Amino acid sequence: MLGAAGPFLLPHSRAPPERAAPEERRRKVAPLAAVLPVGEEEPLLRGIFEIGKRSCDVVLSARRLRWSPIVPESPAGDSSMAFRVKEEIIEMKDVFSVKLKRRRFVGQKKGGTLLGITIFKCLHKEENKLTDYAIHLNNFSEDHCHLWFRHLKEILNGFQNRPKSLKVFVNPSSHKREASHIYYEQVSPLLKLADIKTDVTVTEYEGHALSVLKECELQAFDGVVCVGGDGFVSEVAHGLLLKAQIDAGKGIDYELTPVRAPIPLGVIPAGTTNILAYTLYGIKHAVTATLHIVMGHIQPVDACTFSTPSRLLRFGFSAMFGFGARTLALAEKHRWMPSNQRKDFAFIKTLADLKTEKCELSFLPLQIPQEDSHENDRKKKGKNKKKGSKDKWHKIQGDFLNVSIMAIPCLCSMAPRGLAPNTRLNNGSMALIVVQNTSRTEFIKHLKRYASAKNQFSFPFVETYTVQEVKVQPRIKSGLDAKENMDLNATTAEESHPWNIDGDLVEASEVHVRVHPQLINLYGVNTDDLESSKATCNCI
Ligand SMILES: Nc1ncnc2c1ncn2[C@@H]1O[C@H](COP(=O)(O)OP(=O)(O)OP(=O)(O)O)[C@@H](O)[C@H]1O
Repeated sequence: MLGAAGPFLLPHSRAPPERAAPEERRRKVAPLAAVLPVGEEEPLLRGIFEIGKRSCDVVLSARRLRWSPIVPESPAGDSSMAFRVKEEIIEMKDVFSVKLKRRRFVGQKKGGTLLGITIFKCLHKEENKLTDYAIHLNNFSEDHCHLWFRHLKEILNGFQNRPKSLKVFVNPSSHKREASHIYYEQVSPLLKLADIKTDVTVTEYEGHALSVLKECELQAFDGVVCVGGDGFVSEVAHGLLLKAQIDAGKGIDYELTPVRAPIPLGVIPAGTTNILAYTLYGIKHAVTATLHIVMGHIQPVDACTFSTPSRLLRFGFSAMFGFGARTLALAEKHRWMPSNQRKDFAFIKTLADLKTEKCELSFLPLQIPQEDSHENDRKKKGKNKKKGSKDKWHKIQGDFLNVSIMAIPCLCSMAPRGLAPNTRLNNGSMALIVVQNTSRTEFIKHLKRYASAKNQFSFPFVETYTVQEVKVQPRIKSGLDAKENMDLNATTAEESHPWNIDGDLVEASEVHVRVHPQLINLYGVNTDDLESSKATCNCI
């Protein structure tokens, strides 16, 4: 084996020795100048390891680990072989852990014969999937391995975005109650491998995560992670942002100008719809989500405040009023049903009893150039739309089947391009999507388009706007005089309506939604950088 082959530290900018060491004279090792292309950064270490049963010449620099097999010198002195062997390269930014590899007996916890070093890298697989991959660098020498281990660790410690300590929330009641299993079987082993400390709360009731977060010392952690579905992510995101306001001494009122969340939020999908996980990772895959967290891939994301005229209701990313909210309310009433069955039942029943909501929508448009926007607001001349000047509030009154207000694209398996493909994760705007009254058949056609490549908004009864603020005031009757309207508002103000805020059911009447650009960092990547999902809809 290679136990005797010691490493050597390469002093900066020193030329490779003209005459190789005795052992190297017997082997054909590509000279350093050949290993490093012109302009390549300085090597930190160079040594010999056995990799994949071949002796390899290994070079470590701050950004890369590269190796090529050592080819024995041919008796005929043919040197061409040395240049035919393939060099392998690992980018250090893809490495998330390094361990000393030892042979141990069953039950042995410490000690054991040193076999070498194992390097764990994050591998990009098909369809946005990430997986972990181990590379074994074998060498029996303790000194050799410890030196390499120290250098590799030092490089990994230099990646500032990577968390060292996480506060984890697991909702054991999500979807088919698999969140705890997902966490302990798939997520926790990877966090341990990456030497990330965790403080885990398995929630016992709805609102448990929120109350823990309110009392939590966020400075003790580098990030918060939640394992569950969209409703749970929403609770944790709200808790994290609420705690940030409390810590900053902000009053939690209607006019709140919120401060940013101090640490990022990671989402491990274990729910039924998992919109945030699809939007951030392009896939529902716990290992992919964990590796984004471990690698410290950070994505600033816009968030909204949802308020009544007197108080802040919550922080969130998206909301639905009308069909989307009534479907959720019905599903929540049937919590005893299995989750998929409950959601299908609620969807079909709400569709069968299709109703409009009479309300007034006021919104403040955002004037930004939208190259690929599907907007049709400027083209349309709605009967009941009063247009103001460019930066004034606009108003629409009428009977609406559904109103969606979304600060993020909201990708999911039923809508691979997103429920709101015309917004971005952090462009400082929200998509307001208004579905006016229409026949059930036309409404179903519109819903079916979410699953296809066709534009779901190209119907005469659908209007979309790019906005920064929206006020939704339910039940404003047209044709009433000002006094009658005031009386009606007074009675309906107390009457609450279901709202679907990030998959969580909230009861409210008048709601004011404001977008706050890049208010929170989430672990993940920008949807625009992901491969498009191939998921299709099977619900209609
Ligand atoms: N231990 C618990 N028991 C009951 N409810 C809980 C518990 N912990 C959290 N919750 C609440 O359960 C609600 C739903 O959770 P979650 O979103 O994880 O599951 P889901 O509804 O199956 O998934 P999805 O929202 O993707 O459809 C959340 O509002 C959360 O606050």
